[in-house]
Amino acid sequence: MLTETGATGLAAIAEDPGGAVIALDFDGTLAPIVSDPSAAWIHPAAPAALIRLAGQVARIAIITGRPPSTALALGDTPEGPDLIDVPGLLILGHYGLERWEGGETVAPPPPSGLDLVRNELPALLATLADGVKIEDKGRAVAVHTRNCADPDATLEALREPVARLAERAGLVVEPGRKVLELRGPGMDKGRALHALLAETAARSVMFVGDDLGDLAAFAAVADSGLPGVRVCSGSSEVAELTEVCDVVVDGPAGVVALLETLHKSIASRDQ
Ligand SMILES: O=P(O)(O)OC[C@H]1O[C@H](O[C@H]2O[C@H](CO)[C@@H](O)[C@H](O)[C@H]2O)[C@H](O)[C@@H](O)[C@@H]1O
Repeated sequence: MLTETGATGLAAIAEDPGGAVIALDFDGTLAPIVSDPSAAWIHPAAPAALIRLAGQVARIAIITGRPPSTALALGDTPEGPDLIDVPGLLILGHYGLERWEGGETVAPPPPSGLDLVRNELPALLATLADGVKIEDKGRAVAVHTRNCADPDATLEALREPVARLAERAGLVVEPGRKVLELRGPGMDKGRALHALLAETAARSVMFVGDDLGDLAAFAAVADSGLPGVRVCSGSSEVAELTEVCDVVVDGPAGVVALLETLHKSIASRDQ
């Protein structure tokens, strides 16, 4: 089901695509969720769908918790075009802290508190949980519980001690799908999207996400005052997003189908 707000947003994008920003999350939205974060891969049809839309809209952007270089590496497909082939692609990685565009990356230095986390986290996890995976992303460290015997209970058990460690390190905790991430403060996907809409002088916006970190971007769509559509890449893991989105699609395959439908809808108006 599509809300009235979402229908208005989609119509605005289709009628005036040159003013539209299409921003998407990566994991769970463009790439199916898998148990090993390093084994995630973009949906094979996603780059081609994004390439088709990139020729129609003002900007395609990926706003992700991943470093842009990782999103690009996981954006390769075996046969079709790759993520890096999307014309004018912008990747705002680390929740907007790291900007990649045209092969150039701009980012502040990594937070100094990460060294404390790297030193203390292994011992902390050893006393509290079995099967937890640490993902060091250079300017953030993620603690994954997906492969634990009870992922949700382990996540709950880790919440407080990880928050205490983050506080001592001057970091914030970003919760997500079976993950607690310790990262630098001062940025989130909402701020990143807000700035992107301003720099693009956007006249409409679509944001597609699947996780708690995407809620800020959904709020930015609503706060922008622009016609906009908030798309949830649905899963049984995150109920919160379905309550504040305009439409739910069926995971990355559903996202690709929606992008194709939008492309066709824009193309049919051009004829
Ligand atoms: O903002 P995103 O693009 O959605 O990135 C958020 C986190 O995604 C990754 O973790 C998630 O995907 C993994 C691979 O499917 C999965 O194993 C894990 O359980 C999910 O939480 C990534 O590993 C994190 O670094 C990102 O912050």
